[in-house]
Amino acid sequence: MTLAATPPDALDAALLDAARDWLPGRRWFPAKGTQAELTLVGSLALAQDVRVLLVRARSGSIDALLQVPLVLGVEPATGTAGSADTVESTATDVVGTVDGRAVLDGAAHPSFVAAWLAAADGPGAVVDPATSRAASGEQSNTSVVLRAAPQAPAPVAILKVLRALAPGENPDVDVPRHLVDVGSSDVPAPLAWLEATWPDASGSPVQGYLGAMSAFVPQAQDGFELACDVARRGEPFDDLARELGAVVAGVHADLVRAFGTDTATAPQDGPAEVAAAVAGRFAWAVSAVPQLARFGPGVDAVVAQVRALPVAPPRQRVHGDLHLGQVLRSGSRWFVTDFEGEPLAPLAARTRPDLALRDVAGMLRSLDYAAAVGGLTGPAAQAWTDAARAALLDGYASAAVARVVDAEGRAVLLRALELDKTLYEAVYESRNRPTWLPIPLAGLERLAG
Ligand SMILES: Nc1ncnc2c1ncn2[C@@H]1O[C@H](COP(=O)(O)OP(=O)(O)O)[C@@H](O)[C@H]1O
Ligand SMILES: O=P(O)(O)O[C@H]1O[C@H](CO)[C@@H](O[C@H]2O[C@H](CO)[C@@H](O)[C@H](O)[C@H]2O)[C@H](O)[C@H]1O
Repeated sequence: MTLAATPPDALDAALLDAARDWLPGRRWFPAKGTQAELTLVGSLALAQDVRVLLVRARSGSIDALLQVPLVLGVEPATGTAGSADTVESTATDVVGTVDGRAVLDGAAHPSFVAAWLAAADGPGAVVDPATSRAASGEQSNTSVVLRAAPQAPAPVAILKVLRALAPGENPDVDVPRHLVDVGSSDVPAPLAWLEATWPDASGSPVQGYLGAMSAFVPQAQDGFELACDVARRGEPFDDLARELGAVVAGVHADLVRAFGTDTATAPQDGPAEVAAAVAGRFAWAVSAVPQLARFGPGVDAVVAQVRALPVAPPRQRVHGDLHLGQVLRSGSRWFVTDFEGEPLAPLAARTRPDLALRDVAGMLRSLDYAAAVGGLTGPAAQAWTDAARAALLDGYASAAVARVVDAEGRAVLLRALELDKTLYEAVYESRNRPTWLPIPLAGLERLAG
C-alpha cells in the first residue's frame, strides 16, 4: 500500500524536539557541522507508538527530506550481536525523551520493522522482526538485517531504510525489480518495498519510496575489500575480474531486455554527445578542484578523439556508478547491488539511458583504487592492474558494443569514459576523502597527463 503522510501534530513536534540534538550526529545526516534548519513536513503513524517523521533539513545548498522512524517508550531490542555474515549492532539509540517516555531510533527496532513489513508491497519473505539488527558500515542509509527466526543460522533479508527521501522513481529499487522480472539472478531479489506520499516544498503531494527489502546474500564479501586483500597479498585478481566482467555483461543484456535501448538517440549523434559530456565534466571538476586545470590539454585531446568517432553504441539503462564496492562475492558468484547511480548527480541524469561501457570504465577505475589501497606501487601496481583490466574486458566481451564500434573505437570510448569517471572521483575525493585524492590524480596523469 502507499502510505499518506499527515500534517504534523503536537506529538510529532515534541518528537522532533527530542531528536534535535541526536540528528546531526547521525552518519546519514546530510548537513553535518552546520546549524541546519529542521522543519517537520509530515509524519506517518505506522503503528501504536511507531512514528516516521519526515524532516526537512536545510543548510546552504543542502535541502534534504529525511526519514526519521522513531519508537516511543519501548525498551531497546536485545539479542546476540555479530555473525559470520555481517557486522551487526543490537544497540538501539535512545534519541531523547517525551513526557517521560524514551524515544528510540526506530530504523532497526522490531516494532518499526513489523509495522513496515505489514504495510509493504511485494512478494515478501518469512522474517522475524524480533531478529532486526542494524548493519554496520552504512553511510547514506540504514540497512537492517533480518532472520527467519531467532535461532536461524543466517539472515535471509536486508531492509534498506532510505534516509534522504526523493519523489518518483528510485533506481535502487526499480532496477532490481525489473531485472528480476526478466529472470536475472545477478542481483539480490527485491522482496518488499514501501511507498508514501508527502507534500513537496510547494505543498503539492508527491510519491516516493521509503525503503526496500532484498534477499540477503549470505557470507558475502564486499568486492572492493576482496580486491584490496588480493592486491595486498600480491596475488592476481584476473580470474575474479574475468568472472566479474561476464556478470556485468549479463546485467547489461538483462537491462536491455528489461528497459530496451534508447531509440530517440540516433547512433551518429553519440560521439559528439559523449565528447561534450566529458568536456562538461572537466569544466565542472575544475570549478570544484582548481588544481585539475593542468589536465586541460590532455582532456582536450581525448575529447577530440571521441568527437572524431563515426558512431557510438546505442544507449541503454546502466548501473551508473559501478565499482568494486557495489558488487558482492558470495561463494563462487558475484552479485551487483546499489543501482542508485552517482550520488552527486540529479535523478534525471541517473535514470537516463547511457553507454554500457560507462559501467565497465567504472570497474576499471576501481582496479586502480584496489591496487593503491592494497599497497601496490610502481611496476607491481602497473602489472597487477594491467592483467586485471585485460581479464575484466575479456570477461565482458560485449557483443552489443562490438556490433557498432570497432576495437579501436571502443578503446577511445573507454578511455574517455574512464577519464570522465576519474574527474568525478577527483571531486568526490576532494569533498569526502582528501587523503585519497592522489588515487584519481594518478589516474588523470595516466589518462590525460
Ligand atoms: N542483498 C545484500 N546482501 C548482503 N549484504 C548486502 C546486501 N545489499 C547490501 N549489502 C551490504 O550492505 C552495504 C550497504 O549497502 P548499500 O546498498 O551500498 O547501501 P547505501 O546505499 O546506504 O550505501 C553493502 O556494502 C553490502 O555490504
Ligand atoms: O558507493 P557510493 O554509491 O556511495 O559511491 C560513492 O562512493 C564511492 C566510495 O565509497 C566512490 O568510489 C570510489 O572509491 C571506491 C573505493 O572506496 C572505488 O572502488 C571506486 O572505483 C571509486 O570511484 C564512488 O565514486 C562514489 O560515487
